[in-house]
Amino acid sequence: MTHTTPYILPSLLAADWSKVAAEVKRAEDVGVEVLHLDVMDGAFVDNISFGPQMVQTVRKCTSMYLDVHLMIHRPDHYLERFLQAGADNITIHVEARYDTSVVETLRRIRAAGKHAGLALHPDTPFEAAIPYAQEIDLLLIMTVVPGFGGQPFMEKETMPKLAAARDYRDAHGLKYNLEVDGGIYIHTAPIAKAHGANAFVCGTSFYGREDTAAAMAGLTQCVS
Ligand SMILES: O=C(CO)[C@@H](O)[C@H](O)COP(=O)(O)O
Ligand SMILES: [Fe+2]
Repeated sequence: MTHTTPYILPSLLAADWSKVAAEVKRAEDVGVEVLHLDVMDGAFVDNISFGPQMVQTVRKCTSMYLDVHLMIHRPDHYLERFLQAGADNITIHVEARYDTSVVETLRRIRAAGKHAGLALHPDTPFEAAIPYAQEIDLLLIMTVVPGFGGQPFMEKETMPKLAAARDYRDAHGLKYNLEVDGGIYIHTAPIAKAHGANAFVCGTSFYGREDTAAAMAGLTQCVS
């Protein structure tokens, strides 16, 4: 992923898990390049989704770039399993508990030849990411409280932070992608784009639609 290119990232959380392989193909068939996988541990967030085995299953079905969003405590403890499972980008939360540290975990991801992402909860200010700005390939600005799909976009709470993240990046000659996640639809994606986002996670607005070709076309057009 490059920060000057817009990407639509369907989130598998909103897919029909009774036919995961077909759902992955449904995205690939309409030109999706990057798939977003939400890992939730029931502790860092109030929901449980799936773990490395699902990432491995998806990896077997596709060569799409896999963007793995870890909403878990101790991401450093579980990191190796997600690397082995075939993730291309691994995003960790700055608010999570670590056995080691955020920076050590980001460095391990890059040392494995993968891309490293850092995520900020809506309540966490951009300043929390500054110490890691040189260590990341992607900054994920959560636009809903992490844990569930289908929630409304928190524009007022998150757009000033997204713009600050863009301005800081550009002022310092950095190149991290800016991803938004939660409540992204054709009416909210352009707002996020105007504030600096180039990667748009779309759960309900992609997998919730029967016509995913139309969904992809509409979402792509509104951020191009
Ligand atoms: O990380 C998360 C939720 O915590 C997301 O990736 C959701 O899966 C987005 O779903 P929609 O808001 O697009 O339905
Ligand atoms: Fe996510």
